[in-house]
Amino acid sequence: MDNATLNTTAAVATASSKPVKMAARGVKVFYGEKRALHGIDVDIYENEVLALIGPSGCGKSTFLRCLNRMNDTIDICRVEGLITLDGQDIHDPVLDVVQLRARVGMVFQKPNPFPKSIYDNIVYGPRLHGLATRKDEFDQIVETSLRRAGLWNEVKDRLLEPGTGLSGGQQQRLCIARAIAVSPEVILMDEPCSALDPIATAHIEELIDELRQAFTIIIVTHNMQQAARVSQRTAFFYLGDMVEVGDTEEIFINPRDERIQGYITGRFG
Ligand SMILES: Nc1ncnc2c1ncn2[C@@H]1O[C@H](COP(=O)(O)OP(=O)(O)OP(=O)(O)O)[C@@H](O)[C@H]1O
Repeated sequence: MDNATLNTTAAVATASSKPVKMAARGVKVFYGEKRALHGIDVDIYENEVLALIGPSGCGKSTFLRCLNRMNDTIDICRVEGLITLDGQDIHDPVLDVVQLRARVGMVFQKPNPFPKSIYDNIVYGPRLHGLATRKDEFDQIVETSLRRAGLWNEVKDRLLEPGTGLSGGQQQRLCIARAIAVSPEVILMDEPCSALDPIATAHIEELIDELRQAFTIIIVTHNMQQAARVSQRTAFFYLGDMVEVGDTEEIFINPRDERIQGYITGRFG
């Protein structure tokens, strides 16, 4: 990262009254020859829920994966531009990518608990990162994480049973608890409710609102009502560009770009 870019980011960060947790400047992503993102600029504030919306294939998940370098795992994928976490370039070679992914956790579309007990699902990350050593410390992490994910009361008597034996909604809350267990600062959610029924979805949405007190959350969703319910700001993606980002109410009620109106009202996408 050159100093000029850093200064630009710092200037943007101080221009806003809200602390910037993550920032993207000129982020382009290529899959082989094909460009999927054309240069994304955005600030993501601390303790906000930012919703990423837009038609299928416009680059929402690709951008989300940039934020904890999950695109590194895709051979043909190349990322250009600057992404910072607390002002630090996440591509800086001194930054350990495993640490980055602990700080910027992820919850996927399909609940994907490990084929292990509920307890072991939660302690996996803390063990990997050396966050605890004694059994009572691990027990505490398990209880705290499950409580914060709103799952403790449902599973406290069956912690040694397989996580895969839970309902879909419970499994997704287990995955959220697993993400929380390593004390992340940012949580990325890629359509976390798309495999869930309306009741389980409502549960996760309430949870997202509570989690915002402690974490910064970026959520990809196809569900417009969900974006309106859970987020404070919304970014609209279209064909690899972030066309508009702003307060969710503003984006939904009075968007500047007419394509947003068309998308929200279901005329396309
Ligand atoms: N692993 C990959 N290899 C090649 N191309 C990819 C890969 N992943 C995504 N793409 C392409 O990048 C573009 C953006 O895809 P992305 O999944 O980010 O969009 P999206 O907005 O999240 O879509 P959806 O809402 O359908 O999930 C698409 O053209 C897609 O085909």
